[in-house]
Amino acid sequence: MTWDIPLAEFDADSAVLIEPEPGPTSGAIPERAVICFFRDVIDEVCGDGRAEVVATFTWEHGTHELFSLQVGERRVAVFHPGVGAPLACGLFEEAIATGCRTFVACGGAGAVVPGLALGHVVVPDAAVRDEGTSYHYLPASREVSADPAVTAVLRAVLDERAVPHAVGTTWTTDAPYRETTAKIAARRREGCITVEMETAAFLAVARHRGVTFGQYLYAGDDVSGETWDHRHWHTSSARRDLFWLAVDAVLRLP
Ligand SMILES: O=P(O)(O)O[C@H]1O[C@H](CO)[C@@H](O)[C@H]1O
Ligand SMILES: O=c1cc[nH]c(=O)[nH]1
Repeated sequence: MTWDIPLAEFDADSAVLIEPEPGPTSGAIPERAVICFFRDVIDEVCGDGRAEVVATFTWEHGTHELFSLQVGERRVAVFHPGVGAPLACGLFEEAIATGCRTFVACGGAGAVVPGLALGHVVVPDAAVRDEGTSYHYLPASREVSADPAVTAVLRAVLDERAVPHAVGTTWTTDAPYRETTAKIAARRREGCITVEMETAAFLAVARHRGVTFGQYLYAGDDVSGETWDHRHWHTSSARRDLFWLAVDAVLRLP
């Protein structure tokens, strides 16, 4: 079956009118960046002058600071990508335009399979493209895969610290309030272990721009059962741990 839908009209050839521009900068831009979905962790680690603001990205809802965080002898950029693939990728594009080249994202996800305890770490090695943004960066396909070399580094960081983790496909959706029981079951059958809203699009942008990208997720809420189990996932201490794992990994990537 072929559907005549606009998202299938990938255009690799003609020019774009709007190129992402660097945000106004006020210091050296670290080449390595952590994209952190946890505002509470960013505030704790970078807030009140604990990290330098070196660029600012402005969208209609407000600003996103690009922090430069001192980690030992090195510096890592940190920014919050908002929520949802369009905004997250708009900010990803601007961070690339500003000078960052190597990225590790850390975020939460719903557990699609039973047995993923709250806080369990997941390394997505592929994502089902059930969102729209990735179709503007790569020709239509069902999945996009992560770079295996990047996934290997992310796993090595976890292995060295004896952090139990799962590796697998994540389902990237645009519509968390349309995760129906039938769709959840179908995605589980096709191999998805988590659901979130940005990974497929991040992978597509990274491939299009030729930058290095990997992601850590933690199992948050549980959508594997008959009813939704919230599990108070936004308060999990896994978030802070995941951030520091992402810092470690981004500094390890070649
Ligand atoms: O906890 P984060 O990483 O924001 O992840 C998930 O939660 C948000 C939706 O509630 C989306 O961003 C989705 O990817
Ligand atoms: O997109 C998301 C994120 C977390 N949990 C879900 O069920 N969906």
